[in-house]
Amino acid sequence: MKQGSVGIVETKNHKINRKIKLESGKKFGPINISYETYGNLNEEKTNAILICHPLTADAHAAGYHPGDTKPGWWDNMIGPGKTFDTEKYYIICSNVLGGCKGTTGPPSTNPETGKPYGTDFPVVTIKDMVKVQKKLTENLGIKKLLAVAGGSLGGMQALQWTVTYPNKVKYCIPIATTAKSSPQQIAFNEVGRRAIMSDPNWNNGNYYNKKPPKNGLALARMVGHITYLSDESMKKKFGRKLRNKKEFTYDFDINFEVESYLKYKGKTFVERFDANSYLYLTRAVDYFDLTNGENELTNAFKNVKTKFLVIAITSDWLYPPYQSKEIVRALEANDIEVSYSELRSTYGHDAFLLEPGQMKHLITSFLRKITVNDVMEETTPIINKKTSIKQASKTMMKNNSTHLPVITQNGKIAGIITAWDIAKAVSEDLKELEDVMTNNVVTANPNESIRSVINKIKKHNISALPVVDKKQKVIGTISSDVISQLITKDTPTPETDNQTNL
Ligand SMILES: CC(=O)SCCNC(=O)CCNC(=O)[C@H](O)C(C)(C)COP(=O)(O)OP(=O)(O)OC[C@H]1O[C@@H](n2cnc3c(N)ncnc32)[C@H](O)[C@@H]1OP(=O)(O)O
Ligand SMILES: N[C@@H](CCO)C(=O)O
Repeated sequence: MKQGSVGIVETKNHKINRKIKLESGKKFGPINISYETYGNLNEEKTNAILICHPLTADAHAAGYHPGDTKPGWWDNMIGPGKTFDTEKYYIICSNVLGGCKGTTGPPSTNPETGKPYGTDFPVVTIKDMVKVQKKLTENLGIKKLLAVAGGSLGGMQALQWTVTYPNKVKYCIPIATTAKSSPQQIAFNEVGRRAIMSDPNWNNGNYYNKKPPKNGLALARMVGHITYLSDESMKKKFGRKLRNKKEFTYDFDINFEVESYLKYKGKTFVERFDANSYLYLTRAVDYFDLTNGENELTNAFKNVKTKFLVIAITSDWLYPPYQSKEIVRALEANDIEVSYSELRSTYGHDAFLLEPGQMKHLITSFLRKITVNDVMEETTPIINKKTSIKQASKTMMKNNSTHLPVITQNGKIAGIITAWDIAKAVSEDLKELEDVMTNNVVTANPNESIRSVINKIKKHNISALPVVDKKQKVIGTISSDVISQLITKDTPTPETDNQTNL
């Protein structure tokens, strides 16, 4: 299938007016959440995927803002026919709490003072960020996310979702991340923060409407950016090439290409990021520890019900594959379904932004495992065989439904009644449900593949199927609308699996 762009997009806002309790114990609010969405939410609201962004990205993950020449930060992954296929899924991405791209953070105006919060902004954690995202998904009417995915800080948020809200996420894709920040990761963050705080313009965080600490922030990014690359990629990209000169200048001006590159990365970064936000977000990363200081990761996942694809990057020395493998082992120790894949790349940590081909292969193979259970409507109205036609029509109207599964006294599936059957009963003056309902009802089972259900729908020319468990009890319904959205022409029938367990 041809890959396309989501086109022109807009950043939207949702406001939480009440204060929320932060992990630190402080209460904080109001909070604005900036977010973007791509694709369409199906009627059952079962196809939503939340994308959590890495450290310095934002809600603008895909498409273009009017007048922009560059698309959102994960545009190579989100769009029609892409990994996160907007023809199938409803994609949400929001800026994190503490960020500087629309969601409330240190540069936002404190309503109590009318001035930017600066360092009056409370220290927030990844759990707090996820709490805020949960409020956004609730506001969008989503009871359960089909998936949550993200790299680096985004991966931490994805993991946190499954721990804090075990019943709210079906699939989780943490990429190039860890369940607990290591001393090395904290150390690099601290160097960045010290660079910012040593800049006299930082002024204890009170620099808004004054000169911002550009030098400190640029230095922080330069250090950070080195950790996102790899020895090999730097060798390939720059070697020992000199910048616009044939020989050393024997001073401390820029001699090497790599110096020039880092300087450029620092300079462009300060144009798009806030120094205080950098302090707060790196602090949230430092504090991230799903074990809550207990060291035993297995316990952290004991209530988790999500299925996982954990992706590590072979050349990532900042979040090395061993940290992903720790997550996998802890999940397996809890009998949680998990696949582990390594993305083979020399790019280093940032490879999750730079290898869309491999990412697509890994993630679409995983998402292809979606079954009826993942996307069915769980709150299906059901009627008893003895219900009158009038009552059945009332239930249909009340639930805005065109199909109602009919059950026996002992709760087993007995048939199905459609709006058409009701019309027939009225025109022929039939009073009993049993006179018009279909008895030989075609059903789906919760573990059935989407491909299998589409075949049934086509074969029987029907638009919705009751989903029944092993005891023939109705546990939901699945409609052709949901299914047709999840199946595209490119979806191969056999389900290949390139992912391994450790
Ligand atoms: C908003 C967000 O995007 S945040 C989420 C991810 N983004 C980031 O991490 C930061 C922003 N993005 C980047 O740094 C990069 O795009 C990456 C790391 C994601 C991808 O890297 P690449 O595609 O390999 O780009 P690369 O790191 O080579 O950077 C290219 C830029 O460096 C410049 N550059 C390359 N070599 C040199 C050099 N020797 N001296 C000066 N500048 C140089 C290029 O001119 C180019 O400039 P441009 O961005 O203005 O066009
Ligand atoms: N380079 C990316 C990933 C960092 O983990 C960012 O700046 O957000």
